[in-house]
Amino acid sequence: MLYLVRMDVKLPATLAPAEADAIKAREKAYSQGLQREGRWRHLWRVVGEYANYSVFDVESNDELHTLLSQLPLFPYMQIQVTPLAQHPSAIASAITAN
Ligand SMILES: O=C(O)CC1=CCC(=O)O1
Repeated sequence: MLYLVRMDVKLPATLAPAEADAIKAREKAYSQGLQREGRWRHLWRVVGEYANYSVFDVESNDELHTLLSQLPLFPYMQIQVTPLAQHPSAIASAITAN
């Protein structure tokens, strides 16, 4: 199942820069692991914002929730999830649904 996910990151001003850098490093390692597994298919920066659009390919809502809630930046994110279905007019896609 494919999901479009928007993540808006809001780090508190009170968070020490070294702690913020450590969380971002853990986030990068975690996300790159999921990308290598093929479960995090796309990761795009939103121009001009500390936000991203991502496409996940997972088995269920529960799997996506578990995966998202384990993001190191999860406590500092607003997350919006949109489940995706096949469009009947699509002739090709950069991503292939199962
Ligand atoms: O910077 C972001 O948009 C948050 C994020 C998600 C994966 C990652 O490495 O950073």
